[in-house]
Amino acid sequence: MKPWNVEICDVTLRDGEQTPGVSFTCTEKMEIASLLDETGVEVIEAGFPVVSDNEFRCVQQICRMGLDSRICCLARAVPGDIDAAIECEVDLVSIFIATSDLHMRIKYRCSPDEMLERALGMVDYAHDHGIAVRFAAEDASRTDHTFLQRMYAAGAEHGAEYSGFADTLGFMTPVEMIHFMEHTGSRIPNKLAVHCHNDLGCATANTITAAEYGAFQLHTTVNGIGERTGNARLEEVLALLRLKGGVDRYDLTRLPALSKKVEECSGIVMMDTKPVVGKNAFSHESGIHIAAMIEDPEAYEYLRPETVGRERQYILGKHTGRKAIEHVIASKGCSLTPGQMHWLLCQVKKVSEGKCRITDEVLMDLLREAHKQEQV
Ligand SMILES: CC(=O)SCCNC(=O)CCNC(=O)[C@H](O)C(C)(C)COP(=O)(O)OP(=O)(O)OC[C@H]1O[C@@H](n2cnc3c(N)ncnc32)[C@H](O)[C@@H]1OP(=O)(O)O
Ligand SMILES: O=C(O)CCC(=O)C(=O)O
Repeated sequence: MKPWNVEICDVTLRDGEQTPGVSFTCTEKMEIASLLDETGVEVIEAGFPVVSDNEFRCVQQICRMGLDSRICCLARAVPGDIDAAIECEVDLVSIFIATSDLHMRIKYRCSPDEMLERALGMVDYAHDHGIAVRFAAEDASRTDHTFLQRMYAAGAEHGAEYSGFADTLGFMTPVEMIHFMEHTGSRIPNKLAVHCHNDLGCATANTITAAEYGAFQLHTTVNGIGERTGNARLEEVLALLRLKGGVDRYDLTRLPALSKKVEECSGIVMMDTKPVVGKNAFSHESGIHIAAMIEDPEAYEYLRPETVGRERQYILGKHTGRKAIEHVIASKGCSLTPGQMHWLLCQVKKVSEGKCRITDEVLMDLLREAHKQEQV
């Protein structure tokens, strides 16, 4: 299979930082940027320079790190924002305008056509200063397709390398994304970037669907942080690109460290059930599952833990079966008689039904007790 033609633009340091209450220090931003670079992410959106003097300095410092990733920043279609991008020496500036009727009406004191003209002037301005441009439509998923097509065509004529499509309110479904790709996305003259929010839980699915239908630049954030319910998740998008899109150039073993770092720096704690990097992603308790996995882990794992720098764990608890407990006990170098093993299995179920987790410590106590049981 021919690998999908895609690149990642990770926006953790910009949209991710727009998560209410989150603010990264410059050092944290640089550490996260290094890890993204090591993972092989092609574009890092380092920030929005006009937000503050400190933000400006952070973007500038990330530009000076000498990373392989291209560094991008966000800018409104106003000269001051483009000047800041130029001064930071970013490789790519994302010049955005909101394009839906609602946004145009409430935000700008001019007609859509005037706003588009003004924005194209900013594309020229950045382009003339040697900076690559993404010409992005905010609230694009609520925008008239004819206007979008006109905007993207004009942007490309003015030298924009990318056209950006944002599902800003995160309401699309994968079928709606296919519809957009077939009617507009796959027909634009330059590279399409998709930026999906997660308000209805479809951000990753929409992003990967867009990729399958020809979108080139995929926006992600680590752990899916970002405005409100966040953005498409880097870990999931990269795993899907590997497993469904044949894209194997990213170092997925960096993901656990990256995810941990962003969890620490953002204070946004991940769910145990989070795909790829969550605590439970490769943990198994059910007896029937483990009995089969002892024969072949593929029975209950589509993604291999070692592919993403993780390890498989067999957890003992209420749902443990005989084969699972025998396997766990043998892996600890212990042996029990069948009677002792049966006693231990019953105790494991009883203890965990009493809401106590079977930690290593609890298991060792139970094992000592098991040895005292009558030898059968
Ligand atoms: C969908 C997204 O994620 S877009 C990015 C959202 N991110 C942020 O807002 C980052 C944090 N924001 C900030 O720090 C501040 O809002 C700033 C520095 C960007 C701007 O601050 P202020 O100058 O005080 O403006 P304020 O936030 O009150 O209003 C936004 C202004 O930007 C204008 N604006 C918004 N989007 C655009 C755009 N794409 N192009 C041009 N102007 C825009 C609005 O019309 C409004 O202009 P006005 O002040 O002339 O009415
Ligand atoms: O498309 C982009 O590059 C930015 C737009 C954005 O952040 C959004 O609409 O949520």
